[in-house]
This record gives sequence, C-alpha cells and structure tokens, in this order.
Amino acid sequence: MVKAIELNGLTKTYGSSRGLVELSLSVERGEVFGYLGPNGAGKSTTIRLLLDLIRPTGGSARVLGLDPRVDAVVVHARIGYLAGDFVAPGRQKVGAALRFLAALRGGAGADRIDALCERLELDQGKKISALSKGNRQKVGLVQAFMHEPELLILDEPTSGLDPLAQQIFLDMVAEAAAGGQTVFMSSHIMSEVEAVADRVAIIREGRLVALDTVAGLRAGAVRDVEVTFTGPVDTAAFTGLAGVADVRIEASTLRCQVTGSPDALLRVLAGYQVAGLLVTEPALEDLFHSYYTGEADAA
Ligand SMILES: Nc1ncnc2c1ncn2[C@@H]1O[C@H](COP(=O)(O)OP(=O)(O)OP(=O)(O)O)[C@@H](O)[C@H]1O
Repeated sequence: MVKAIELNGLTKTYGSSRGLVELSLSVERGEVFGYLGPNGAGKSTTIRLLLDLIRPTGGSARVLGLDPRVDAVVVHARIGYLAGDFVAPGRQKVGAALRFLAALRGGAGADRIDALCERLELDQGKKISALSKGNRQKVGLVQAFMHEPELLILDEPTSGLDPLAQQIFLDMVAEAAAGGQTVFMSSHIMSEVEAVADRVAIIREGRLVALDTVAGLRAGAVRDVEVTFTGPVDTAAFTGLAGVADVRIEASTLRCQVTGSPDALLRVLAGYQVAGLLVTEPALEDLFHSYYTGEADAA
C-alpha cells in the first residue's frame, strides 16, 4: 500500500544555513505520527516541503504516493493542513470564513462546520479579528478537519489551546485515526502527542535523532534502580555490567542507572537475597530533554 508520507534523504538549506539534513522516514496510512523537536529543529521546514510551499535542496518527498513538486494541487486537495502560522481573514466572521474556505474546496466539509465549531466551543458569529489566539487556532483546526481528508498535516496544532480544547483536539485526532485518516502532527512538547501518537520522530538541528513508538523510546531510556538486600553485598560484582552505570552501594542498598535491558543486573542479583526492588520509569519530558540536548546520543 502507498505510504501516507515517504521521505528519502530530504534536505533543505537556506543559503548557507541548514534547515533539514538528509531526512528519511515514512508514515503509514492510518497512523498518528508525532513529529517532535525543539524550536528551530526543522519541523516547519519539513512540513512546508511536504506541501511544496518550499522546494528541497536534495532528496525527495512523496505524499499519498505523489511528488508534491509535480502534483501540489492534487496533494493540497487531498490533505487537511494547519500551518504553524495559520492566519484567517480577520474582517470576516468565523462561520463566513470557514464557509469561504470550504467553498474553495468545492464545498467539501461545509456540512461539518457547525458540529466542529460546537465541539470546540467556537462562536461562529464572532469576527476573527476579535478572537483570542486560542480561538483563532480553533478556526485553523476546523478548516483542517472539516472535509475529513485522508491525511492531516498539522504544524503545532495545540499552540495556544487551553487544556480542555487540547483534549478535544486529541479526541478528534484519535477519531480521525479510528476512521482510517492519517495524522502527521508536529509539536515541541512530548506529553501532547504521547497519548495519541502511534510513533514519534524526534529531530534536532535538522536531523532525525530518534524514531520509535512511545513505549519503544521509554524502553531505551535510563531508569533509576534501587535494590535492598538482606545482607552485605560485594560491590565488585556490580561493576562493569552491560547497561548498568553509576553504581553506588551504601549499607545493604544498591543504587544504579540501567539503560535498555536489565538482564545483566538481574543475573547478578539472582545470586543474592533481595529484600526490595524499586525501578523508577523515566519521566517522558526528561527523556525528550536528553534527545533535545544530545545527551541521549552519547548514552
Ligand atoms: N525562510 C528561512 N530563511 C532562512 N532560514 C530559515 C528559514 N526558515 C527556517 N529557517 C531556519 O531553518 C531552521 C529550521 O527552522 P524550522 O522553522 O523548520 O524549525 P521548527 O522545528 O519548525 O521550529 P519552531 O518550533 O521554532 O517552529 C532554523 O534554524 C531556522 O532559522
């Protein structure tokens, strides 16, 4: 089956500065794909390349099997796009602006405007120029979702939304995926995509640094382990074990950090009487911080 998105060595330079460096990844149909990275990582650059709003310096992108450089009009018709800097026409009222945007798509989605606005608590009678930032973002969400596109490409979709609206948005994403739509969404906050994303890619300085499920990323992360023994233990037995670092033993308690599989540690522990075992899962934000700063690469 044709992939929703397929990138091969996609590269974009802005003059002499980098935007994106040889990015290769693919997004399956029906998948919710979280695209994460700190400010300036290259998320918007990637998304603009998918829409042919800018042209790559090298490599290729395919969207729904099409080359955006050749078939941009068809690609645009088949996707729902929320730009990171989405701007709706300020002088219009919300309802009129949304119906205008639907008319540009031959009327597709006009029949869902009322339901989506109601769901997001967006007043259609208000002028867009009088809306708060969060409510303007809701206009952007409605126009991206209303025609039930095969593929939603959303650049920082939760930007400015309050927690309630964020949750409604995440429900909309989950429902879209359940109905077979694909969602590619960027964010710089992991917790936003954690609940809905099937897979997550993390980019930093224009390069892909991680691509996995949330569970997979967690599995490879550093855990704090604390073991209490019934009697004295031999420190030497715990040094140099695969995946085990920062070993400290005080009285009958061992503390260490384990990366990846705890197998080597468990084999040694099996030779002792263990009274207690505590493994602390990494906080996701810590995990992503380590990818953002590059600490995870060195681990
Ligand atoms: N039009 C442009 N001209 C020059 N450099 C640009 C241009 N657009 C982006 N860049 C640079 O490319 C890099 C990636 O920017 P991009 O906007 O894609 O990042 P981002 O991950 O979307 O960040 P943010 O979360 O801040 O929106 C940055 O270093 C940025 O300064």
